[in-house]
Order: sequence, then structure tokens, then C-alpha cells
Amino acid sequence: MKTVSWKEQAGDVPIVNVPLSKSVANRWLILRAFYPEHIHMHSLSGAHDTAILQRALEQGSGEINLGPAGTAMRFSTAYFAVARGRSCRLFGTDRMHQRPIGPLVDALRSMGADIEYESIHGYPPLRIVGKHLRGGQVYIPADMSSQFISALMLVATATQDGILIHRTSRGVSQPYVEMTAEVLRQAGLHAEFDGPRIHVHGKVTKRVDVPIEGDWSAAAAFLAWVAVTGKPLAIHGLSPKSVQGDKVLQEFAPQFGVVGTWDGALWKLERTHIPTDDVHLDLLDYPDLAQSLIIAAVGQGRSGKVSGLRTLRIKETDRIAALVETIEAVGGEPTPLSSSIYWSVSKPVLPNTVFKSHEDHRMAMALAPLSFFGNLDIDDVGVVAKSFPEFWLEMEKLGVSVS
Ligand SMILES: O=C(O)C1=C[C@@H](OP(=O)(O)O)[C@@H](O)[C@H](O)C1
Ligand SMILES: C=C(OP(=O)(O)O)C(=O)O
Repeated sequence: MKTVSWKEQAGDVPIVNVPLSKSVANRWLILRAFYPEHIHMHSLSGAHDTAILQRALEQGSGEINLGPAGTAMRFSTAYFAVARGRSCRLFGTDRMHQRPIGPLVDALRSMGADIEYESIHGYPPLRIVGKHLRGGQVYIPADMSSQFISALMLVATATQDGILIHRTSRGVSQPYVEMTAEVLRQAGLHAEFDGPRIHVHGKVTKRVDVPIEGDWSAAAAFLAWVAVTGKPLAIHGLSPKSVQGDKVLQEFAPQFGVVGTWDGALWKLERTHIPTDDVHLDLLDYPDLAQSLIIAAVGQGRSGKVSGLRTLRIKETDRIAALVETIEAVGGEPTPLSSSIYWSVSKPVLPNTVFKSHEDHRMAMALAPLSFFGNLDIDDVGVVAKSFPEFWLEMEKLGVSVS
């Protein structure tokens, strides 16, 4: 257990850094595994999840531990399914074994992949014997995780004919699919969309120097800090024209009374007022922003409703349940539904209780702005390393200390 405390800072507006995007890095790692001669990554996200995927690809066979890294598990499943002549067992944390993977396994098997469930049908651990796959058409529901679609897209280049993916239901986290397509195009591959169909084909034939990108998802915690505390800051490392969907934070900021301006490589954030209306957001496309934005609203003393949260129940923890617990702890009244949450709150009050991060990096980061109201006890602050190992060091620049 650690106590997070905040002290008013004097001096210039602080500049915080975001890590490199783990989502972008994870895509390039898969492509580099197919094309080590062509794809050159000059720096890598420090996120533990990215290190986990890198290690898994280097290990190449045998017992492969993917820990809590969901994207790494999904991408590795597709990668090892097409890794001819190699056998592996993919496993992770207990929570990983509760996160579904069935639709991806079904799609890969429909192309001839050899994948077996070790215990529960539809969930890791998996046993995979890599084979050469022809590719062709696959059908897959898109309403559980976009990572399944991205995984298929990333391995299409290793199949003989490429893959024509038919999405059989409305997609969640759609910008991540577009991010995958953009990365494929940057590598010189073809990713063509036609309604629910995505056709991915081609081979990498030229040298690619991988462009680096700061992590927009990580920026949500800093936007929330400004929204709750009213203290300005500047974020270094982001690009307004990123391939990441979470750059939508630029559009969400005004809903929290926060003005964002670009000054060269800095995104400067300043709160002009706390809006008096309720917060209404649909985050179907931006699930990773939910915790920070909801706690930002609660910290501003605003009620609201956020929809599009279906996938939050199957992430590092049941994030809807974790949010309910947090909102209740500060005196709000949350109502969870299957894919949304609404709540009422007036002024948040810090209770004498230990907040739980539920082994979820985004929960720990989202809690940070509550330290504005008093000393905040969190059971596990180290969990941030999954995507942002330097998070608490960056928060020190804002006057936050962890002891
Ligand atoms: O493809 C990716 O890099 C990701 C896709 C999203 O997952 P879902 O598609 O499962 O919502 C997101 O929540 C996750 O953090 C990263
Ligand atoms: C859901 C996340 O990651 P993953 O699915 O890769 O575990 C996340 O980083 O918020």
C-alpha cells in the first residue's frame, strides 16, 4: 500500500512526458518478426506489455508467458498460428485466462490453424502448432475485441493469399483497426476497407524506419489532472495527427472546461472553468479513456452517463465494477448497466479507505487526480508499469509524491 499526496507547486507550468505507444509498438513488433531485415525500430515503448510481446517473439517456441498483456496474447496467437514448424503454449495471469479469445481462434482454425484450448473452451492457455496457412476468407464477430481483427490483419502478410476478413457484427474499438491498417500501409502492405470487409495482402519489400509515437491513451490521466485540479500543464511527446484514435482527447477536453493548445511539440492544457452540465460520452471507440474521463468528471463534482463500455468488463479487471467501487467511495451514486454507467455526485469526499487498483494500470492512473482532495491510499501503484512505468515520476513534476 502507498500513499499518494499532492502539494501546491510554485514556478513554471510543468512539462510531463508520455511514454511511446504500446499499441503502435506491438503492431510493429509483429511485422518486424516477419520482416527482420526490412523493419527497423529505433526505439520501443518502455511499457511492460511491449517487453512481454518482444520476449515472446524472441523466445519463438515452448512455454510462453504473456502475463497480463491482452494485446500481446491476441497478436501472439495469430503470429504463432502461422509460424510454420514451431510449437508453443501461450499462457498468462489468472485474469488473462478469463479474457476471451474464442472468435480469433475460430477464425484462425477456419483457415486451417492448429490451436487447442488447454482447459476452458474459448480462453487461454492455448497450445499452438504453427503451420503455413493459405489465407483467404474468414468470418469473425467484431463486437468483443478489435484485437482479434488486428491480429488477423497483422499476420495476413505471412499467408499465401492474404486475408479477406468479414466482420459479422458491429465493431468495437474501431480506431484500433484503423491504426492497424495505417501501420500496415506504412510498411508498404495493402489494407482495404469495404463496409464490413477488410482485405489485407502484400509483402514488405522495402526498408521501413518505424515512426515513433507518444501514447495518447496515457495522456488521459494528465487531462483528468487538469480537469480536477485546475492546475495547467504541458504534455510532451504527442502528435495531433497520430494514428491513435485516442487523440480524440483533443475533442473531449472542452467538455471538461479544458482548453488544449499546440506549441510546437507541446500540448498545453489549461482549465478555464468547470462546466455545470452533466457529462455525456459514448466511448465505444475509445475504451481506454473511460476510467480517467469518468473520474475526472466525478472529481469536478459532475454527474453523468458514459455509454459504449461493453468491452470494459473483459479488460485487466471488470473496469465497470472498479469504477462503481471508486465512485461510491468518494460519495457518488453509480448505476452500472451492462455497457454503460451513470452516476450522480455533488462534491467528492475522500474517505479513510484504501483505493484498489485491481491490478489495472489504468485504474491506478485514473485515481491519481483524487489526491487533490487529500492523501490517497492505493493498494498497488506499481501496476502502472503495464503501459507507463514512469507515471509516478512524471506526476512528481505536478507536486504528487508517493510514499
Ligand atoms: O489493439 C490495441 O492495441 C488495443 C485495442 C483495445 O482493445 P479492445 O479492442 O479489446 O477494446 C484497447 O482497449 C487496448 O488497450 C489496446
Ligand atoms: C486493455 C488494455 O490492454 P490489453 O488488452 O492489451 O491487456 C489496456 O491497455 O487498457
